Amino acid sequence: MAVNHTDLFPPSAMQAIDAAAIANGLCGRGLMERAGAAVAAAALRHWPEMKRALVLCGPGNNGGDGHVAARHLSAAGVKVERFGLAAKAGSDAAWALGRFPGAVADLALCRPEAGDLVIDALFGAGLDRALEGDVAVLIERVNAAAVPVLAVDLPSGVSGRTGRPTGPCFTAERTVTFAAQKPGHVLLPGRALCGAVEVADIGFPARMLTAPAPVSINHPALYLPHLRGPDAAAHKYSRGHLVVFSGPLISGGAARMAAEAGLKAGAGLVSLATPPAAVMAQAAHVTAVMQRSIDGLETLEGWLDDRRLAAFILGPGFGADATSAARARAYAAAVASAGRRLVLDADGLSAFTGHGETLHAIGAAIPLVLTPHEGEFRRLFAPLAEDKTLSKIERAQAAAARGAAIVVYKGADTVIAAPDGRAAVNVDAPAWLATAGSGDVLAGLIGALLVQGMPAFEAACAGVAMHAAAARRHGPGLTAEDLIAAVRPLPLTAA
Ligand SMILES: NC(=O)C1=CN([C@@H]2O[C@H](COP(=O)(O)OP(=O)(O)OC[C@H]3O[C@@H](n4cnc5c(N)ncnc54)[C@H](OP(=O)(O)O)[C@@H]3O)[C@@H](O)[C@H]2O)[C@@H](O)CC1
Ligand SMILES: Nc1ncnc2c1ncn2[C@@H]1O[C@H](COP(=O)(O)OP(=O)(O)O)[C@@H](O)[C@H]1O
Ligand SMILES: [K+]
Repeated sequence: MAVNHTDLFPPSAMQAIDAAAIANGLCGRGLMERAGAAVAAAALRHWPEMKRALVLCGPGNNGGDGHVAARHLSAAGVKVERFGLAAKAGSDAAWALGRFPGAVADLALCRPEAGDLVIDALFGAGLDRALEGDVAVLIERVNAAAVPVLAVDLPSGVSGRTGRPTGPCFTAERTVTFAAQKPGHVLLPGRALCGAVEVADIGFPARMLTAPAPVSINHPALYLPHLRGPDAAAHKYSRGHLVVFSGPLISGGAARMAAEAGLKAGAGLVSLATPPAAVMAQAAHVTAVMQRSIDGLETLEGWLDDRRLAAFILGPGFGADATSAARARAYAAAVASAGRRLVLDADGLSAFTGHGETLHAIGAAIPLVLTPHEGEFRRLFAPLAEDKTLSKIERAQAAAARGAAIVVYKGADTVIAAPDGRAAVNVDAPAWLATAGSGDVLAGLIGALLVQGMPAFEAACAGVAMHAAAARRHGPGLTAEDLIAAVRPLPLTAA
């Protein structure tokens, strides 16, 4: 009996596991029985003083879980009223209703009042179309009544694959799901609509709970095995030299923050590659961060003969005009020809708008990490961004394949994806991370992990985790400078 706490299972995969379990002799009704019992237990644990449980039961297995939960709650002395849609004859849901016969009133008659708990067992994670009619009216009524909702598997109306509402949907205070989370539990707005999510063990053996695709929550086991701490004989060059391209005089701060974050995250040395006109301004600011005046492509190519320059960050404050964009593409190509690692962020990403093939060629040549926020993603991968049928995970995976790069698709639900289909969703970044310059710091963290020899996907996952951890460590009121100060190296063993 097991729960998979890290992998994400799209509804189709969960249905396949369900079917395989039953084909292997596990009893479907037993699964439903344990699912319903877990829902009732959560209701009693979190709402011990409820006056009444209004259990809304749909026609499928989600509704079956609702009937089981209603039976357990009633046995525990709770006043239970059921409303719902007829269960299909011969289905497990009809069996569950048979074990607790009694009135199941029409949905249109449901009137939630203060003190009620609504248990939403209407539809599960497989929902693929908009809810209409009585169900839609009831959803509006429950949401307006401001009574707490406990969702079974997922709030009805939210897609388990994308996390997007298909139409009207419940806003739950808590959700009890089974065996493992689905993408809809962690991608926004699904994550917010679910409230606190509890994963209940309903009796699947661990060997059956293996995800078909390598998609998971961002967690330490993804990256810690690839982390090398400095050994006793380490020197600064063996820890890696990171270079951050600086923009012009007016926008040098962004590169500086990436550079300082890189030092904090364990790069042995960090240099700013600065246009001559900005060197004095940067010199007045930086101390441990070093500088190199780079007046053009030829100078950069000469400097690249130094094999110790391990990774480059290009984009923060680099300049968005056509000349800067052309320079960004030329510098990125030079870094790729020299076989070094590269993080493209901000203006470095926008420079490749309409130059997808060049970007792909760079990604095919070297470890490349792209860190777009929503706007940059839209610019760089327009057709993907507009495809509303895709989840954020699927968009990031497709973008990674297109760019032959690791894509860090930022936001409150940052998705890290690799061209081979691996993906991780970060779930623990606090909202106060949305502050100017925070993305520059993230680029610096990923760059620092790249120079320390981490593979690109793992470096991106680890960088995103460090970034969120630093923001949590500081708390609200965070500025990007505070964020750098709050960065700590990763522990060498999983916490
Ligand atoms: N492995 C696990 O994790 C376990 C999961 N369990 C539970 O099973 C739940 C999934 O069950 P499920 O596949 O039966 O889906 P559910 O959403 O209950 O019903 C869909 C039905 O409604 C009908 N329908 C009508 N209107 C519709 C609409 N607008 N949108 C969509 N459908 C609509 C539709 O009929 P259709 O019209 O498509 O023929 C279909 O018959 C899962 O969430 C969990 O609670 C546990 O019991 C045990 C182990
Ligand atoms: N609501 C939010 N909750 C958590 N993290 C967020 C939220 N909004 C943005 N972030 C994170 O903050 C960072 C902002 O980066 P970016 O948009 O590039 O900002 P900037 O360009 O100012 O540096 C990203 O890592 C993003 O994932
Ligand atoms: K539900």
